[in-house]
Amino acid sequence: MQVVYFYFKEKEPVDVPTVTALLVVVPTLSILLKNYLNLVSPVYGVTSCMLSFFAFYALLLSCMMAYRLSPLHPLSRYPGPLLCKISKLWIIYLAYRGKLHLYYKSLHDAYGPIVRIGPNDLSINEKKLIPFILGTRGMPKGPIWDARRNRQLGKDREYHAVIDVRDLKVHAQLRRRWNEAFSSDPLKDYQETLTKRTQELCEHLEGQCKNAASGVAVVDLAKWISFFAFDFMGDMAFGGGFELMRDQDAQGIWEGMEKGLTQSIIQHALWVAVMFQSIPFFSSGMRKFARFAMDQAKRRTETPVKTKDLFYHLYESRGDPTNPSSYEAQLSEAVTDSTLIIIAGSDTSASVMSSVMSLLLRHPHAHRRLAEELEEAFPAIDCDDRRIIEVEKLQNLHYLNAVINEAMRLLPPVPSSIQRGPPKGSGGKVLGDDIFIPEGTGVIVPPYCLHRDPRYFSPYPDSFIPDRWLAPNASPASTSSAPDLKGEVGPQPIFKTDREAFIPFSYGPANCAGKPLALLEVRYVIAHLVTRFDFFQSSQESEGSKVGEGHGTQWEDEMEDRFVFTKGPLRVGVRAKPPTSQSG
Ligand code: HEM
Repeated sequence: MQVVYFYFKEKEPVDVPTVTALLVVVPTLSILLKNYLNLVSPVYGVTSCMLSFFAFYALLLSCMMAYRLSPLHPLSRYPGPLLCKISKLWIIYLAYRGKLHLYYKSLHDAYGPIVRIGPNDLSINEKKLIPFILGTRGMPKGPIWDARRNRQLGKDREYHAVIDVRDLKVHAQLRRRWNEAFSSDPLKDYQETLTKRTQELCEHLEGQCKNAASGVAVVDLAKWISFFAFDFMGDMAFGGGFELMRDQDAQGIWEGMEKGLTQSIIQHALWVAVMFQSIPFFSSGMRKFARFAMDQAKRRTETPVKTKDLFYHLYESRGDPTNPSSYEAQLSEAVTDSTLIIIAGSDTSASVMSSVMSLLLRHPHAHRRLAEELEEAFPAIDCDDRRIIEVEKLQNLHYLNAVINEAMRLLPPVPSSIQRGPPKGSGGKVLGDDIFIPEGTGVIVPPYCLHRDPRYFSPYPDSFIPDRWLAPNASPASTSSAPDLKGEVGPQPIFKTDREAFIPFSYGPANCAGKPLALLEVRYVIAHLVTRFDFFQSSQESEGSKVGEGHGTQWEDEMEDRFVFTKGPLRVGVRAKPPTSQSG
């Protein structure tokens, strides 16, 4: 037993043959040998075998727990709940419930900025430590990526995606071309596709309104926005391939991917990932999505498209255009990265856009103010009498950006899974002056907790107040006659808005590679939705909502932390606004 225990403690094996050998073969052999020597009767033999097995596992688990709770454990000085210290199973259970973000927040409220959330895991909710964890002086990606990598595309994958590579040098190499693919010139190339798909989204919604007797259709806006985001990312990654807005996920691709997210519990323990991977039932959704991605990437490598998409900027612009076989050579990378584009780029952006719309619905004053800002900024109309939304102007619209920031503050699309850990063989890492992180530790920096911490965002850290982004930090000048929380005109509280603690796109060299595209997309789509439609709260959404509150609503209650936030439906009444010239 001691040998098995020390082997587990030192090597942490996860492959099925070794684990089976240690947990089944070793005890079986030793028990058989013991019973052979003591054989009295078959009944005695079976009972004795069972008792011996029980004793073996009980002793093994007791040794593990005793060590994890003892002062000898390298994380013993950090506070945290007992259940977290002894096993990962508690966190895995909470991850299964989808409410880890709320749990981590409650832990930080109770224990302070550094909490032990697993036998070898810490959660750090401290702004001044962010550069030491995520910055250029920080650490590489943490252990969750060993588990997530296994799950994404199957064991046969040879090539690491930029998001899951744990070696800093390899990451920097891979990241270079992503940074180039999202620089200002390529970004202009993506605008044509964005315009086309946004127009399509608006036309689908207008179609729904036309079909409704009163002109007001009740739609699940979150679903339409998700379908839009997938279609758009499909265009970026594969030059087309998804037509979810048109076909409503007839092939079950979106559903497969969403199921994959639900299985995100696997990221909390590599052994769980390995176990799930070997059970086809659990991994079928993600496999279906991976197969689809593979087919699309193959098609895309064989048929270069006219529009310069993300695939072009990541691959084709680097290969020899006269030699199609150079694309072939990159197929493995292309499949991996294309899948990553869909996974990283669709649910995240869709989550922000849907949250913005949900929050605007509950805050009519903010909605009105945003509509006014947009109408003033875009007076020109096109031949269809629609406002022309100029992309270049969007980033300078203060209220629009304040609304988007505030939605990402309250509901960051990646609420808790930003993780780093000391590199293998480094012996550990010291954060700041005296916080030692031993090798083998995973450290998360949870945006959901930072963003709602009153040390960084106050007053009312849980409330939706776009104005907090407009006022200079805690300056008396921010006391103005701007509308207050209830939409009344009155003196504004003095806000503390600490941008260094605002990390919806993470921070440092492995922050979100797609941030420029994501912001462009979110601003553009929100501007269209707000200027072209009137939205009404459905009775479901209004339940439980309070003026000025950003939480406790159905929308928020249904969000689940599955690495990215997954969303419930957003049922709204929608009416197409009359063409601009008729609206007076
Ligand atoms: C509002 C939308 C989005 C948000 C809030 C968001 C947020 C994030 C976050 C928090 C990470 C994890 C970084 C870390 O571990 O430190 C990430 C990584 C990444 N995201 Fe995004 N993302 C968004 C949209 C996109 C889009 C549209 C793309 C385009 C394909 C994209 C591509 C990536 C990539 C490639 C990575 C991996 C970067 C690396 O490891 O170097 N994201 N994103």
